[in-house]
Amino acid sequence: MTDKQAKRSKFVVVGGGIAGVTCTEQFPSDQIVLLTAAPLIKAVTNFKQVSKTLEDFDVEEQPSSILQEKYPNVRVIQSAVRQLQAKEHKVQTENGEEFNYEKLCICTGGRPKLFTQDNPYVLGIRDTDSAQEFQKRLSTAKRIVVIGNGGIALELVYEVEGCEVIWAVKDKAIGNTFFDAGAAQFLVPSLETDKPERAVPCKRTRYTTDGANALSAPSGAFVISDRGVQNQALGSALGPDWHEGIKLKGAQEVSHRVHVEYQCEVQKIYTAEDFRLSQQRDSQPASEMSKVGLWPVYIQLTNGKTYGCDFIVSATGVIPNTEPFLHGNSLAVAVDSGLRVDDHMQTSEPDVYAAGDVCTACWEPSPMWQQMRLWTQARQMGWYAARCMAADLLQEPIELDFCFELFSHITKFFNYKVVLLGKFNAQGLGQDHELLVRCTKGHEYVKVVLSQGRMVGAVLIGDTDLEETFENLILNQMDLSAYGEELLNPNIDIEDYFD
Ligand SMILES: Cc1cc2nc3c(=O)[nH]c(=O)nc-3n(C[C@H](O)[C@H](O)[C@H](O)COP(=O)(O)OP(=O)(O)OC[C@H]3O[C@@H](n4cnc5c(N)ncnc54)[C@H](O)[C@@H]3O)c2cc1C
Ligand SMILES: NC(=O)C1=CN([C@@H]2O[C@H](COP(=O)(O)OP(=O)(O)OC[C@H]3O[C@@H](n4cnc5c(N)ncnc54)[C@H](OP(=O)(O)O)[C@@H]3O)[C@@H](O)[C@H]2O)C=CC1
Repeated sequence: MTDKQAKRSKFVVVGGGIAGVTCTEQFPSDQIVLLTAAPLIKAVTNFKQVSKTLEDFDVEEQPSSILQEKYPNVRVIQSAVRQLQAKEHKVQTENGEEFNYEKLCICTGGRPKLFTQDNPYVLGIRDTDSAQEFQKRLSTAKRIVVIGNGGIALELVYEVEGCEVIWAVKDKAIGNTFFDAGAAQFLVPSLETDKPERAVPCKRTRYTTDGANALSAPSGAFVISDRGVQNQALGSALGPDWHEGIKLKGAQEVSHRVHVEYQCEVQKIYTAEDFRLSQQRDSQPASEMSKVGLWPVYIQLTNGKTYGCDFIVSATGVIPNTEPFLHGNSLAVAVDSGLRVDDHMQTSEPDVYAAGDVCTACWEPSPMWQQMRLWTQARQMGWYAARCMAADLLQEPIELDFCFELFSHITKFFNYKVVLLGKFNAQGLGQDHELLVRCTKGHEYVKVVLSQGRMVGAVLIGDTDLEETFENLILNQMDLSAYGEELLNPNIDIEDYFD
């Protein structure tokens, strides 16, 4: 293809997830092209600024036509980017089109970082298709094994019903990416009781990629099939209520049946036949959990235990989708494989920006902020990247946005509202901190992290109503030494106290 045929656009954004769509929406008066591999895009709806930094919103999967109707200056091309030629300011797509840009933003998200590749019994969950495959396999399953101790594992073990779940975690407590052992202890009983009936079913419109919109299988993604994890069209990551629209029910008549194996990892995975042979060779009697012939796959853990199961979920994190962009360019990559970005969301290539799960924030962060690959940060980064692209084009100064001052995240685990603020797990503080905890079983768990008498982080589980006050205390760095444990005294209305 010659340069003549290349289309010109001031701004080009790659990726139709939250980061890419939010970035695109910020240019209401410029021609902008959004290139995306998946037929559906992800848009933020019902955005609410809950407090200075806490935000709450819904995420809707939509056909790209909705975005184009709302923003007539936006052109969405459904085709994966195949190559970036940063020096020439040009991207090529799988369908053979070329686009010249003045400023480019890469928002290609991530994919599951599976603990093993190419095993048809090991699934990752990322997008709608992989979630549907999981649901299909679960519907006939009697036992599954979940590996990993972060967000997806926490959601799955609680949501799955009608199927025994063996949950293998590396740590001494559950949920290590979000909680400490105290919070884990507060949450564990929820796994041992039946789930409450869901009060309000999810009413959000859901679109499918069946029929006319069928995936055109460009590059780069995980979809699970009988032949294992396949490289296929990559959809955007799922979000907060992804499990509400689908029935996560196995083949048995039980609510929860979760067994946690602590402090262990995966030693080996056997097919049914390999396992039978290994048992014969070692002439070992199989335990009740690993009866030969009962299961299609067997997993041996580093604690010596072996479980037979229908399939295994690898909920072991995310790896950024940098693939088509690195070749032939000088894009610096961080240790976690994300594209390194500075405080203007700019990569090491001029005029190339990145936002969301694909990037790694490499500026000197505020003492209360850290990157986590979350929906909120994808939105904030996409929004801020757009502002930086526009300001840089006009050579106008721009300051790092306030949202990067304080880490804040609202979510739900085990049907409890969860708010995380600042250095909620005393990240990077070493011994230089003290913790205050208030816990009422089944009701709330409140943990405050103090450093030199000042609040630097908090974990709030349940309807504590403390988020705004604590956010202010973290932001204003007031010396709280004089208050001691009174800070969490339930008989004091702390809101009035600090007004
Ligand atoms: C199961 C699950 C539950 C989650 N729950 C929560 C939650 O409760 N709260 C929360 O804050 N976060 C949650 N997350 C994390 C959150 O979904 C992600 O952090 C966020 O969606 C990342 O957005 P993104 O736009 O950076 O990437 P993505 O959503 O992954 O979007 C990437 C986009 O890039 C496109 N793309 C990829 N490669 C190419 C290419 N070569 N060319 C063109 N387009 C390409 C894809 O099609 C896609 O549209 C969850 C994630 C998962 C998997
Ligand atoms: N409600 C929410 O906010 C939710 C957010 N998410 C987000 O979606 C993304 C994907 O979720 P998820 O996959 O759970 O990723 P997370 O990063 O949340 O957690 C990954 C977990 O897997 C562990 N792990 C990594 N490698 C191995 C291995 N080889 N063997 C055993 N354990 C391993 C990690 O331990 P270690 O940390 O020690 O490496 C960590 O406990 C994340 O960005 C997450 O934040 C997902 C669901 C819900």
